[in-house]
Amino acid sequence: MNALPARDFDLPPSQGADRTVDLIVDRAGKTFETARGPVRALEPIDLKVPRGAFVALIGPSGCGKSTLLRMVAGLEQPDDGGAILVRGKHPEQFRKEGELGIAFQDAALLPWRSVTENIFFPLQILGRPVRPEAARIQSLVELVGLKGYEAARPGQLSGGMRQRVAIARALVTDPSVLLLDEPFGALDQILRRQMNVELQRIWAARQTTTLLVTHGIDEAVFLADTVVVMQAQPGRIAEIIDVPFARPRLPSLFSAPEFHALCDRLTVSLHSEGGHP
Ligand SMILES: Nc1ncnc2c1ncn2[C@@H]1O[C@H](COP(=O)(O)OP(=O)(O)OP(=O)(O)O)[C@@H](O)[C@H]1O
Repeated sequence: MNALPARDFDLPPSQGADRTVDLIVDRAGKTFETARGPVRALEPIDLKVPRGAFVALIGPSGCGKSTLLRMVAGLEQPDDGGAILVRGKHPEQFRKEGELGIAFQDAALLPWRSVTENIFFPLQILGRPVRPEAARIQSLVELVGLKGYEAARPGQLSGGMRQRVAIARALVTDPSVLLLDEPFGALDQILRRQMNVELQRIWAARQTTTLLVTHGIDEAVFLADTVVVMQAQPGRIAEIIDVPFARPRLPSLFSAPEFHALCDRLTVSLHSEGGHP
């Protein structure tokens, strides 16, 4: 993956169909019109994400991480002159075809539905039959470690369990691209690390191209192949750092000196222009 200066990044028309690149962000910036005038959320940025990659976006509050994710999901449009292609398709089309899995910070489960019913909800939204998918839905329940809780309501689950339901729900349409916006932000450190290990397992089992927004430097380094460091005012990409650690990454990595060295390196990058993760 690489970030190129906008001027050097001329996208040939055929590139969207390149099977090795899942996501192309081409000079995509975002300005919001507000009552108090325009808010420049994101400078035009370029980004390419290869198929199956795990990419973490990290940066201070307000640097445009969620805006970028929402543009990739087709929930916001880039400003004129910018474009985003997911597997060669417009993001909105891609999402409507069920190819995009999305899990955001507040798991936003439907409280009156059971775990299983929450997980298969996106299939119903897409108008797809649920019954033929029963075995696959059950395997998702097991993948996220919730066997035995199929009938439980969200109110009966811990925060970590609710997040796991949200991740299973994001995977139920068998998406080729997964967008996670601070999915573990509300969890304590111990649970968060458990969820990091679990997410790596889920990602490894499915090789779903994943974009994770996080404030956790250690979370980014543990999970990602590549960390995109962003800066605010205006929101932009400051640096792209590859993570060299072999997979599967074990929990012991969290205490390895080379892990801490890379976290320190990221901290310097984050703070180099006054940002706070
Ligand atoms: N719908 C909107 N209308 C107006 N301004 C917006 C809107 N959405 C985001 N912004 C502004 O755009 C900027 C980037 O916001 P964004 O939520 O993408 O940042 P972020 O990096 O995800 O922040 P955080 O880490 O706090 O979640 C902020 O200045 C924010 O106030």
